[in-house]
Amino acid sequence: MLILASSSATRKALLDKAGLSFETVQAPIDERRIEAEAQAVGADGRDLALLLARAKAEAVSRTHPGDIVIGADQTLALGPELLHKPDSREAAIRQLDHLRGKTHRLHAAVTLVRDGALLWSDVQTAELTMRDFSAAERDSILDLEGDAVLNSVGAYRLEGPSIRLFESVSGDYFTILGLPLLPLLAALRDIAPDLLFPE
Ligand SMILES: Nc1nc2c(ncn2[C@H]2C[C@H](O)[C@@H](COP(=O)(O)OP(=O)(O)OP(=O)(O)O)O2)c(=O)[nH]1
Repeated sequence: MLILASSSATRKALLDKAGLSFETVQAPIDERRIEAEAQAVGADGRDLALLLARAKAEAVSRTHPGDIVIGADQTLALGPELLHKPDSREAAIRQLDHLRGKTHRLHAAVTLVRDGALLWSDVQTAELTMRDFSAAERDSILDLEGDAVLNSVGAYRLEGPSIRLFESVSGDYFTILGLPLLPLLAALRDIAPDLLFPE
């Protein structure tokens, strides 16, 4: 069985649309504690995404012997600063105003773990530049997006009306949504083709 160790509806949708059959299991880890420990020893956004993706997959692997577990994590870096998912519309407003007119990076990591052993990992980075949008534009986009942006690290959804807030985007679409899908599919074809093309 293929397990996605993520509560992300976006990641689940991407694998569903790719036609994969899998179960989703939320990883019982304390992301903020792992983040604090990693940053204390100088980890950057890219390192942290990989660390968290691996921790999620390893944690779920412990309770699913023999299964291949996909771990994933995405960090948003504005220079050295790491931003996180907003927990309210007010936090989303602050987040978007913080990103306005600047370029930030999204680091999306993905891992495959079986019986606690790391089989494969990858980290992809995208670079996104936001327009110097007005507060009125920002609020009308948030009205259109609704609570969906609360599940997104950048308080936006590239595939939604939020696209109107961007000046330029450089990087893989799936990486931006939070799951480097093409490298993952290549790894699954290599490691467990039967899970992709069940007989
Ligand atoms: N639909 C959509 N989601 C996005 C976009 N950018 C980022 N995200 C989502 C993907 C992930 O669900 C979330 C990144 O946060 P995390 O990597 O911590 O995952 P999350 O907390 O959602 O679930 P998990 O920790 O894996 O259980 O942001 C976007 O442009 N569109």
